[in-house]
Amino acid sequence: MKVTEHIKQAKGKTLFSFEIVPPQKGQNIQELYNNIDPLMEFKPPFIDVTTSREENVYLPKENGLLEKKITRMRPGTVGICASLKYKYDVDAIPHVLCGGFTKEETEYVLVDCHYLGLDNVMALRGDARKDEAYFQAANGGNTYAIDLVEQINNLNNGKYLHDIIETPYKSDFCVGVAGYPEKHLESPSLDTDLKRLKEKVDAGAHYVVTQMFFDNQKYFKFVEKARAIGITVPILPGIKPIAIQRHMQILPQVFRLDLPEPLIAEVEKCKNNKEIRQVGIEWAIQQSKELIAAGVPVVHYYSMGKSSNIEAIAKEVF
Ligand SMILES: NC(=O)C1=CN([C@@H]2O[C@H](COP(=O)(O)OP(=O)(O)OC[C@H]3O[C@@H](n4cnc5c(N)ncnc54)[C@H](O)[C@@H]3O)[C@@H](O)[C@H]2O)C=CC1
Ligand SMILES: Nc1nc(=O)c2c([nH]1)NC[C@@H]1CN(c3ccc(C(=O)N[C@@H](CCC(=O)O)C(=O)O)cc3)CN21
Repeated sequence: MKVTEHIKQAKGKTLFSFEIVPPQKGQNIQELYNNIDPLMEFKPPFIDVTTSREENVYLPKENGLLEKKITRMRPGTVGICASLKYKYDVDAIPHVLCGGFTKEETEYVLVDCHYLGLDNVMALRGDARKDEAYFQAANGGNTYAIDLVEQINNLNNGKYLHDIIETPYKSDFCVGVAGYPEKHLESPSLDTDLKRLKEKVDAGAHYVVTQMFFDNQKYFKFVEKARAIGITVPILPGIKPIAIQRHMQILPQVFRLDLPEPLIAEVEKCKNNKEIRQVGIEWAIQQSKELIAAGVPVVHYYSMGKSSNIEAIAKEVF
């Protein structure tokens, strides 16, 4: 079922959802299920599965030097979605990226999703590759998320690439896009970024999931501004609990967001990562409670690995 239908059916009750990262290739998929199992008790109507970009690996050569190769270390997004759908009877949402894919390859991914009966896709540009200073589209690939939204919309209208095929057997994907309460790092201003978001919605996106934020006021103001410029689709808040000391530096650095002073003060009192993980849980519980009281349609958790903290949060708020 579509995310928008889940929201309608919930009749104002806030839903619980989360996203997971495919394991590194060669790892056991069971570990992923072990992390998902405890979260199913909170009845997520949908689970997102991220798509990771390709990265450099260095292979030893016979002469002792290293050879650089580029490979995708976490493939399997669509396969995992199919597996989750049939294993848990949940809607699984693949993240479809511009970066690293030609439009042809993207079309094949979308055709797979259509055949598998996946009703939703999240349309994202993707980050720059780790070895690149800025984002570059693949040769023959989509440049911005809006191009991808348009490609998906074309399939929804029965139009495939090159206009070779027009068919009455249309897909009907519900499309999610990303929004940034503290603006995207490459955007010159929040207002400009909001204009870009409006364009994505006008191009056919059905809902928005936000970048993580740690101060709810940022989200509330963002939604207000979005509504003021005519964005009417649901805007789902994304929450990531702080779990380790390194997050205090890496999250502002990677995602260009601010951490609130009281959160910093709480973390500074901690003696180890175990205590920091607990502070992260408590902060996320407070954030979630306030968001639910404000009537948000869904709280979406970024569970990028071990899920015990998401479980602890969900126990308190769902
Ligand atoms: N839910 C999720 O998984 C989320 C993922 N992300 C990640 O954030 C990254 C960025 O992706 P998106 O937001 O989908 O990209 P996007 O294509 O919507 O925007 C990327 C940047 O380009 C700018 N931009 C957009 N259209 C433009 C145009 N026509 N001319 C000039 N500038 C333009 C935007 O303002 C923004 O700074 C991705 O890596 C995505 O994976 C971010 C938030 C949430
Ligand atoms: N720009 C961007 N790219 C993404 O891929 C992305 C977003 N934003 N926002 C929404 C979700 C959330 N994502 C993530 C990805 C990684 C961590 C994270 O904490 N990763 C490491 C630390 C970072 C590192 O070592 O590079 C961790 O400790 O789990 C959190 C959320 C992925 N998604």
